Amino acid sequence: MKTVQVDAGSKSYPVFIGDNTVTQLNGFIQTHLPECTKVLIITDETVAALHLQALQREITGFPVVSHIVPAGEHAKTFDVFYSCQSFALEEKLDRKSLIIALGGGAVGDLAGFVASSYMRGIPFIQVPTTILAHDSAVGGKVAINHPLGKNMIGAFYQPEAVFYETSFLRTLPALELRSGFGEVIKHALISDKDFYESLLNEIDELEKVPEKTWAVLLEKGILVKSKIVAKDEKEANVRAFLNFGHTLGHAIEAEMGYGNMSHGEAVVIGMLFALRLSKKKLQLDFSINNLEAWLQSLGYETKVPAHLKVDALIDRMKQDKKSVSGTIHFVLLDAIGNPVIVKMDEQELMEELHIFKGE
Ligand SMILES: NC(=O)c1ccc[n+]([C@@H]2O[C@H](COP(=O)([O-])OP(=O)(O)OC[C@H]3O[C@@H](n4cnc5c(N)ncnc54)[C@H](O)[C@@H]3O)[C@@H](O)[C@H]2O)c1
Ligand SMILES: O=C(O)C(=O)C[C@@H](O)[C@H](O)[C@H](O)COP(=O)(O)O
Ligand SMILES: [Zn+2]
Repeated sequence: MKTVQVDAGSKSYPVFIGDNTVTQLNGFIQTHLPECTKVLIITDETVAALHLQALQREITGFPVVSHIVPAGEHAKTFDVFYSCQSFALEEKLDRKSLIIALGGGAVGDLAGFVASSYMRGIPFIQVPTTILAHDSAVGGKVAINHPLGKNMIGAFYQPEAVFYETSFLRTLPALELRSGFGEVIKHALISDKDFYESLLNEIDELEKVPEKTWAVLLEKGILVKSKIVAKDEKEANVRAFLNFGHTLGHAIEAEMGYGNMSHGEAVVIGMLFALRLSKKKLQLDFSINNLEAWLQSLGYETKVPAHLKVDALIDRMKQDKKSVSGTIHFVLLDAIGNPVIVKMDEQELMEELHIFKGE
């Protein structure tokens, strides 16, 4: 088992990665939350069928209840948030109770936001079950979506710990490997040319990546993220680098209808566009063609879906959380591993997006 310690400003906590990490969960609660009155596991219907029993078996000595929400982005809604709060109240959770998020990023974002706001904040623990969640379970961004934008209603709220039980990843379908690997590529591109090149040279089929390799990649991604979060927990400056690919990525997700394109796949398209802008505006020395060919060989879409309109995407990007008074800010790279924030002119962005779409 590997451990990464995350030192976010408001809290320092461990991320345990490996097989059988959940066997340590009960002991962790006994040691760190000894007065815990009740444990509420929030999970989704797919993960519940696969892994809920295994988790429940591990928690002994504390009353445990579970609340099962719809899978995917359907979990990150006001209605589901409300259903979680109602369940917590009906089950009489108090300030000494604990919420456990068992699932991918959608469940983690939802359950974390529930924990952050229930009685103004109770402890929570992340038990991530997707590759993508190496990103979402760490760093404390928790949120639900609004029809007008992704993750618009949320908080910065750190977990007590993250138990990354890698045996839970065995049931992931190919689409979810692809989505999660998108954020691994992001962590490589914003941090380290060698990390990026090792991915490009060594990963040629996601379903054949051995479990041990996944554990190494998850740890590497978490290290990249945790170093940035340690410097800037609440995105006053460098944390925005973690948003590489997300300005367009989130706009695509919203325009497609949440859940109709996976987060990681939308971010991959967003990164290709950001790399294109980086070459134009910052003379980035990088072969987008090599990256695009590799991504296609792994099964990624590399173009903005044709039916999405440039005007609508620009409007979405103007509402991005990095925008200031409607001015769009992009994370670009002036070298691989060296992100910078650049204010973008709307007209230029429109022209570039038309070209990127092949229009
Ligand atoms: N908070 C953050 O910093 C952060 C970072 C990145 C992404 N996100 C958010 O995370 C979400 C995407 O994360 P995700 O892709 O993990 O989301 P997800 O929770 O929607 O999981 C994806 C799908 O995989 C299924 N699944 C999960 N674990 C499984 C398993 N072990 N076996 C089989 N199926 C499984 C789920 O039921 C779901 O259908 C997005 O909402 C995104 O905005 C947040
Ligand atoms: O942790 C961060 O900071 C990130 O930006 C990580 C992103 O991968 C993640 O998708 C995050 O939820 C996006 O945040 P948002 O503030 O743009 O909604
Ligand atoms: Zn993301």
